Amino acid sequence: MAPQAQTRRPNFLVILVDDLAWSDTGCFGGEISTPHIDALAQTGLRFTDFHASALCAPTRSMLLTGTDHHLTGLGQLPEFIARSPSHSGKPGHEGYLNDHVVAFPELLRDAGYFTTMSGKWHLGLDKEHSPLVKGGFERSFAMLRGCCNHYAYEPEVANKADVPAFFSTNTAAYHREDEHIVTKLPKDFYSSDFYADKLLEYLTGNQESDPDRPFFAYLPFTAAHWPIQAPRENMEHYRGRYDAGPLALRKERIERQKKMGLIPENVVPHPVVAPEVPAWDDMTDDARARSCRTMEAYAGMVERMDENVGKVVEYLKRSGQYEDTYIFFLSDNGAEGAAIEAGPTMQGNTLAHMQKYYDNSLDNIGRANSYCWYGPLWSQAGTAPCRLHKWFSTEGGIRVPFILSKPGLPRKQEAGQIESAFGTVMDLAPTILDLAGVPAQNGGVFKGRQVYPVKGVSWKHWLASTDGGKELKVDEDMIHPPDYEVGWELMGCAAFRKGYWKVNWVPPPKGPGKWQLYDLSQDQGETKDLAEEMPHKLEELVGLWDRYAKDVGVVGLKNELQDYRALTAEEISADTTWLRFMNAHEEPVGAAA
Ligand SMILES: O=[N+]([O-])c1ccc(OS(=O)(=O)O)cc1
Repeated sequence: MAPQAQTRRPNFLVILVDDLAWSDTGCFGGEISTPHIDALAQTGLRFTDFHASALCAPTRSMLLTGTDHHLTGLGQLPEFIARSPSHSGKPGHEGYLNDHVVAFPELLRDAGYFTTMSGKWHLGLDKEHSPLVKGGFERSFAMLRGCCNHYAYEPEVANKADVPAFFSTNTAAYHREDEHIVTKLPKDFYSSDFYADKLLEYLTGNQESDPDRPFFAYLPFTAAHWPIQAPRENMEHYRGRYDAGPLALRKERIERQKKMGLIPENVVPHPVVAPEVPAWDDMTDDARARSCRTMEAYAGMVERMDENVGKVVEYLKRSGQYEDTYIFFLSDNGAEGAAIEAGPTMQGNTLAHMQKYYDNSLDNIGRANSYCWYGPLWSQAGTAPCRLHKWFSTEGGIRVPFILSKPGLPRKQEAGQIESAFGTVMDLAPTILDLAGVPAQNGGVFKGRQVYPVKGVSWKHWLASTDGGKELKVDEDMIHPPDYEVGWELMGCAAFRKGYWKVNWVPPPKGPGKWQLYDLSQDQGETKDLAEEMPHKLEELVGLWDRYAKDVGVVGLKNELQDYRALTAEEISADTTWLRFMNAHEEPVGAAA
């Protein structure tokens, strides 16, 4: 008798976008042209209550391990751990994936999957913390730091010691391919194009060598992180589109989201909070023009990223792998609202360095030798109706666009189905492992080391269920139970959610520096503080946050922001952690791209 054909195990593609706003893409109410992401939403499910952490590396660590970032080693951004005396050396604040967690691609690799990534890593600079060693990725091309110039451009500076720390860590395109530091990138390098092409090279290699081997692919774009840079042809599509300014864009997007059924008709949007920048109407014409041009470049950057999503999906279709591939699409945190010019990292000679070596004149914005960010006004057009943006554990910082796409999902009953079920980035690891039929490492000893249990939950059962595309009710067929509890803490901000109840701590100047209470089922904008009206509820949730903070090892909180400071030159040379971020090419030369 012929052996029974084994059911083919599914493939997985996780597309993570850096600092993408909630409402940038067409399918989430944006005006930016994103037909390929919109097509994923049409073939899958779009989520309106999906959450990450308020910052990049912490979210990435949660995604790959399924647990809270204070346990993974990314209790704080690596760059800030190095500068914060109260965080450095504390458990869970190593600045890389520590030994107490398992990145799930390693489990997939051990179970026979081809595992590969191309794009931003930000979970450790050294070989021992690399995607190959710590991430379980068989093939990887990894941008190691938090960001870099998207064209890999670096100005000629006579004396490297004159380069301010901010630029040393945030410009050099510092990559590792498998175990080797990359010393050469192609002349026409542009981040999104290159990362997608590299991923296709790895996937094609796998297909050619073993067509039946399933894959897990991770594509963490560095778009649309600052410096905001985009090819002219994409940027030109938005010429003049943003001249009415960020407040007009905000209104426009809110209206579109309502029409699309993404937010309730009666939602009360949180007001824009941006005390660190001048009001739009008070800005000079020149400053407004450059701000609008930066938003044009940002839109071009998102559009180009979408084209690359299209390229990867097209490859999957062409090679006959698309039907078997679960595609996850999400952002790592809320839109980037930092007015970086007002931040402590800009102290000293940083702004002067920028003026000397970069050209942020109107017609140069978006090019390789420009260095721009779009600030808290445009970002709050992107996060509306929610409160604030990246860095904050209010909904604007942690609610992210999320799409799960695969042809033939039982759960999906209608085109472009919108799901209001709550989920978090910690759910991806258990869900993907479950769908692959590979057991999660839920605590216990893994390869000789004690590891933390997974906090997220698998969606497998929920995805297989059908509810006719109905709106989920609070107590009906949710992924998580209605009183599910999750905590957040980063950068002096904190939050705890139990079902739709949420408490927030936002320090001054953007918040009151005391706990506030919200009912998210009625108030997505977090506008009506119920703390005084419902003291018992407040006390319950604050108590739960205290327990969470103790359980996961939160360091600091209320004075945390004051703890960060610019390092002196002497401290920089004495601090080896910070030095590692500074020194772009400290390792011997390896493979060149
Ligand atoms: O201060 N830094 O060096 C810094 C801050 C934020 C940042 O962006 S993130 O996406 O990595 O959070 C990168 C670098």
